[in-house]
Amino acid sequence: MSAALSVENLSVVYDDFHALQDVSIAVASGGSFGLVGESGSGKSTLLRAVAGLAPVKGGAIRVHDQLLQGAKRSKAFYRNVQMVFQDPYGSLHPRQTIDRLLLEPLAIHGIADSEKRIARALDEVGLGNGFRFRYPHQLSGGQRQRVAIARALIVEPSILLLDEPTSALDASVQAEVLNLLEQIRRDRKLTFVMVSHDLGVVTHMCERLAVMRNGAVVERLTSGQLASGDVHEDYTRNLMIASKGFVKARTADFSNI
Ligand SMILES: Nc1ncnc2c1ncn2[C@@H]1O[C@H](COP(=O)(O)OP(=O)(O)OP(=O)(O)O)[C@@H](O)[C@H]1O
Repeated sequence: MSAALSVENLSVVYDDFHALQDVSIAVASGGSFGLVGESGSGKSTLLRAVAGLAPVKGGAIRVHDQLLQGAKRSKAFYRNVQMVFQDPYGSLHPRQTIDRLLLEPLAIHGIADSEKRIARALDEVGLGNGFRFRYPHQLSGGQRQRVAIARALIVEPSILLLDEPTSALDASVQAEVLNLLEQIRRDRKLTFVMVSHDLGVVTHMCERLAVMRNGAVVERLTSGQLASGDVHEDYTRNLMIASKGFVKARTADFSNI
């Protein structure tokens, strides 16, 4: 399978601080890739660099074999690569109805058929048309994150960058949203790159993962290796011990996470 996303020897520097140094990852088309590591290890920076939101100092990023230079991104790129953030409050304008919030990306990309697309997007994330004229504050946290997902999907991307998409949600709501994301990935044959501090979530959602520390990748694993404890780095073992969700996932049926 060809790579949907490949990052080669990427470096990101904020002022004098090296947030990423020589990071390389490859994500197969239709694959799901997880980024784990302690706080500050550079997980979000890597997603943001792919999205053109971080100061890239060196290395290469390719999306479907197309080389992205610096922070310049075409409109087609933004349609193809969408990001979902941890906090839907921050990404959904509080004074806009759900209808407006879903219309905006369609308008930006000049996509017609908005009525049909908005109805389909709301349906796909498990929210009916009744939500169209509500405001974000009239929704629960899980419903808001469903809107953020609908907003990303409505322009029909091929890659979703997910930055802790469920960590602000209660455990039961988190499970619903993760299952929804997984179903959408399969139905739409999407490629996922997901950041999570919860190794249980990553094991459940991702086939492969990179373990990050101090802006570098220190270990690459399949989720099977992680689940069976087949890891080489003490650092990774410590992350396993620190991640409550992971302990839960290893002792529970993954379909119930
Ligand atoms: N805009 C910025 N300006 C300066 N430094 C930054 C900026 N964004 C991130 N950093 C620094 O880069 C490092 C990596 O941050 P990043 O957010 O990528 O870590 P993370 O692994 O996603 O952490 P967390 O799990 O806490 O979100 C941190 O030391 C952070 O302070």
